[in-house]
Parts: sequence; C-alpha cells; structure tokens
Amino acid sequence: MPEAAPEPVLEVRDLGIHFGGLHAVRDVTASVPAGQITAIIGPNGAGKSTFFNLISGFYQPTSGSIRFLGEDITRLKTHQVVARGIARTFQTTTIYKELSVLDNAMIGHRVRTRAGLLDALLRTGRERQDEQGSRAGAMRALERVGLASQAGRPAGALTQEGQKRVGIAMALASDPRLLLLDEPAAGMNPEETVSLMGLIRELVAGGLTVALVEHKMSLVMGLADRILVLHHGQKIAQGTPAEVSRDPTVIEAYLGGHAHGGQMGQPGQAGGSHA
Ligand SMILES: Nc1ncnc2c1ncn2[C@@H]1O[C@H](COP(=O)(O)OP(=O)(O)OP(=O)(O)O)[C@@H](O)[C@H]1O
Repeated sequence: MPEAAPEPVLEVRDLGIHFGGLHAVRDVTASVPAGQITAIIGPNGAGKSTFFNLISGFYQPTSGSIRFLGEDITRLKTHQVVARGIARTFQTTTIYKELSVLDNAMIGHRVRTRAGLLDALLRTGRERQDEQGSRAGAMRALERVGLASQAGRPAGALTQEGQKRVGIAMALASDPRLLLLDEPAAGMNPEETVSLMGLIRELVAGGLTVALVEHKMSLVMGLADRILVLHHGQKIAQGTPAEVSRDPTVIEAYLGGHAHGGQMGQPGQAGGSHA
C-alpha cells in the first residue's frame, strides 16, 4: 500500500498568471508535502520559474490561491512571504562576490528582519542595532551549509559550488520552513552536483521542506520525493519519480521537441545529462 503523503506546507489551487495573451501558469492545483523534496520540472518555457515567482510573491497571480501552513498568502508581498517562512534562491548566483561569506549571509538575515534589501545594504541606524542578531543568524546558516570556517573569505574566492552554498545560506538565514531552490545544480560539475544533493538531503533531514526547479534529471530523479510536471503552464503530472518517469503524457512532453536538459531519467540514476 502506498504511504500517505505528509501534510502539505504549501497548497496552490487553480493558480494562474497571464502576461497579455500568454498564460505562463494556468489552473495549477498542487501541493508541497512537509519534510520532503518536491521537484518542479518541465520543458523550456513550461512556467517553472513563473510558478516560483508566484509562490514567493514576486508576481501577483491573476487567478487562484496560495496557502502556506494553512494561511492564505496569495496577495502578500515578497518580504511578507519571507517573514511567513518561505525563502528562495535564484537561477543565477546573486551573491556579492567582493563581500565576505559572512556579510552575504547577514544580508540574507536582514532581508527577513527588515522591509527590504535596500535597508540591509545601506545599514541604517535601525539596521546597526540588529547587527548582532544578524551575525548570529548568519553564522547558524553558514554552519548549516558547511561554510562556517570560510566566513571571513571573500565570497568570490569560493568555488562555484561554494558560491552556491553561500546563496543557500542567504536564503536559510531567514530561517524558512520552505526553501525554494531555482536550478541549484546549474553550472555545477557532476561531483559538485552530488555534493550539493548531499547538502539538500541534510537540510531536509534537519526538518526543512524543499521545492526545487531543476533541469538536471540525475538530480531530480535521485533526490525528489515527489515531482510536479508543468507543460505550457499547466500541470500534466504529479507523483513519485517512478510514477512521472513512466507517465506517457510526461514522456510525450519531453520528447515532443521542447526537451531541454536531457530526457526523463530513471529513479535513482546517478549520472544523467545536463542542459
Ligand atoms: N514577466 C514576464 N512577462 C512576459 N512573459 C513572461 C514573463 N515571465 C515569464 N514569461 C513567459 O512565461 C513563459 C514561462 O516562462 P518561465 O520562465 O516561467 O518558464 P520556465 O519553465 O522557467 O523556463 P526555463 O526552463 O527556460 O527556465 C515563457 O513563455 C516566458 O516568456
């Protein structure tokens, strides 16, 4: 008998947004179970990043609703969403390379405790008062990603994977319940990808819930508990890696000429192609 899925932390219902005539996300009803890793996949332009932008408050949906931990967050702004416990990383690395690893993580912490990034960067008086709290929160985040010993180094001196970890620490510094990772393995070589997968597993073992957008099928199939598949903005499947990888609609979507980042792999495959 299949195990019952844990309670969802996030539930979206009939979620949609259109830009002019283009429905980037349309009527998506899906959930993210607590304490698990949910991957969002789909061919190029399927609406994955837009879906993340809706959840994190960067875009306002034109239809549907988003509930997080039972609360309606559909109309909240980004900093309000962060304060509720959802943090994200970005597709391209958005760290400040000339600043120290610790300063980067502190910026992540301040974004949660202040109204915005500008405050954090300008270090206002109010900001300085909170410096110690930020430092402690940032150090905790660096410990979680294994970078505490690198705190004083310029972030730009770290490897690509190290810089990725800094980006994750920035998100973790807000102490989220749900972490959204946008293409965590982009630009990583196979060893770095495996190492990053280990980190994500550790974070989830520590109680975090993760949703990630990723093209690298080796990572998705080896890591995800559940997969949500989008195509042309619509949900075409949601299930375990084994279920979605043998779903004819999913296979068709990937083989239909829009494939990006390799074809559907098999669950547990260690290798795999990259975009
Ligand atoms: N701000 C915007 N204004 C207009 N169109 C947009 C905007 N954001 C996204 N789109 C369009 O919405 C569609 C979905 O884009 P999105 O970036 O979400 O896809 P994706 O699945 O993340 O793609 P990729 O795998 O290439 O990153 C695309 O056609 C894109 O051009």
